[in-house]
Amino acid sequence: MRIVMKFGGTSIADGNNIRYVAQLLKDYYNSGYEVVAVTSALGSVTDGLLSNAIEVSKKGKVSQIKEFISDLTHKHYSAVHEAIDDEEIIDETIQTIDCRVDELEKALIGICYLGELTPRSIDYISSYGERLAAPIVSGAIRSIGIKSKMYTGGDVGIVTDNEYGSAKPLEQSYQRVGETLRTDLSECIPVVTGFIAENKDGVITTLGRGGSDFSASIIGASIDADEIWLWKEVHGIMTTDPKIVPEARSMSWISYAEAMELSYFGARVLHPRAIEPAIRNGIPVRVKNTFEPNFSGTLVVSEQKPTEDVVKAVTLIKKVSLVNISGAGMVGTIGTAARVFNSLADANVNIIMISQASSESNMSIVVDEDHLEAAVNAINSEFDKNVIKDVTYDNNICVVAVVGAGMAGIPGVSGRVFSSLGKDNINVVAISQGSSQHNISFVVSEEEAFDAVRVLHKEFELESKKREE
Ligand SMILES: Nc1ncnc2c1ncn2[C@@H]1O[C@H](COP(=O)(O)OP(=O)(O)O)[C@@H](O)[C@H]1O
Ligand SMILES: N[C@@H](CC(=O)OP(=O)(O)O)C(=O)O
Repeated sequence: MRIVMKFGGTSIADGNNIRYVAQLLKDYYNSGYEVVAVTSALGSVTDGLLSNAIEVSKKGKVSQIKEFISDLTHKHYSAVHEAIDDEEIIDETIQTIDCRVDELEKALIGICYLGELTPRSIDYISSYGERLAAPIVSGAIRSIGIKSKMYTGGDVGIVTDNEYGSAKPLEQSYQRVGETLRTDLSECIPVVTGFIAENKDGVITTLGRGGSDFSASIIGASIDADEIWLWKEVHGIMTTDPKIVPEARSMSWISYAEAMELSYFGARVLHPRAIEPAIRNGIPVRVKNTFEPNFSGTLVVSEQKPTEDVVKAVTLIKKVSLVNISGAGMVGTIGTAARVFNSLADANVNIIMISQASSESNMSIVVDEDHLEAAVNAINSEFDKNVIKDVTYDNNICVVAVVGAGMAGIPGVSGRVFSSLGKDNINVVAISQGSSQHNISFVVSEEEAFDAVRVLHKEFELESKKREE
């Protein structure tokens, strides 16, 4: 079988995990699998790179950069010595790390002196997590006797548009990646950095947070993989976040459509766009637990099998804000909604959820919390007071969603959702349901979000129902 195997930050959190992952890859390779490994950054490195870049761009000090670089170097040196035994490979990997860290330090000092951080420089800085991790993973594989070559996303042929921070692959990527990797597959285990790619000018871009899943899916579609495996710290895609409901159950299979709805509505276990390239070639995606590799995990497939499950899962989206727009002038004024959406689009604001009462006199919109200021400014500058009187917002909210294809056409699901929340005194601030009827999403306060997830997970008996095999 030809498999793309992606390992996220928690799976390669340190050198010992990397050693374990290298052995796992060797076992599959030696049992006859053709394998391409896709790696993320070591756990929390991307967060560290982003927070430091932002800090130094705001009157940072070079001494602060030196301290960050020293800690980052130490973390990766430790990982090298924990993951790799062969002295020659250790030296070679350390040299690669020194070179990359030196480049990174220069870039951070530049940002510090300029006092400016552009979307392009954010992508450049945040790319170093994967560019430091991949040489260690590849070195660990070689150290246990298996040939391995390391590529960045750009090297391997993933070419994107110029949407820094949420770049999309151009069509030519699929052929380029296939050509680059096809010969390697029979000779070694290629290791490719997830998350990062390059635009047509060779400038580094990133596919969005959690984007290594997307990288793996692009590569899988490019080499006609039999399956794409996403290795996680959990037992696959579960009926909700197990950190919220420990009784959450792993789903043995779900459809592409349900997986996309789940990831879009907050199941952080998958990047929202990760499934698209797999759908393009009808490639199954398997979400497995790195630390329990024999557990089958969740198979994400094209067909939507009939199921008695009305609701498949409950999801939660955090770090969002609610913008409330109201005004009597909105009633009957054709095109108000279009003007709202166009003004938000022009301000590059990502709309997560929309809710409008039939009175038309108000509309609620959920946006990423980082886009709140841009959203409020865009709407205020678009409308004068005789149409929209008030634009208010609430930062302390979350979006909860119940997701499942089994909901379509089944009356009473909404009633169960909101009566169970009501019984638990959970206040619903705004509601939205897509015409697909594959999800019902609503806004609750941050304080009540976890309880809302627990109440719904219990209401639809997700933890107790035997999952269909
Ligand atoms: N429905 C869900 N099923 C499984 N995990 C979920 C779900 N919703 C949220 N999560 C969270 O997503 C995380 C994904 O696992 P993780 O190993 O961190 O992935 P990665 O390393 O690729 O980022 C889990 O830690 C879990 O808490
Ligand atoms: N390292 C990047 C890309 C990624 O996908 O990471 P992870 O696989 O740990 O979610 C991030 O933190 O967003």
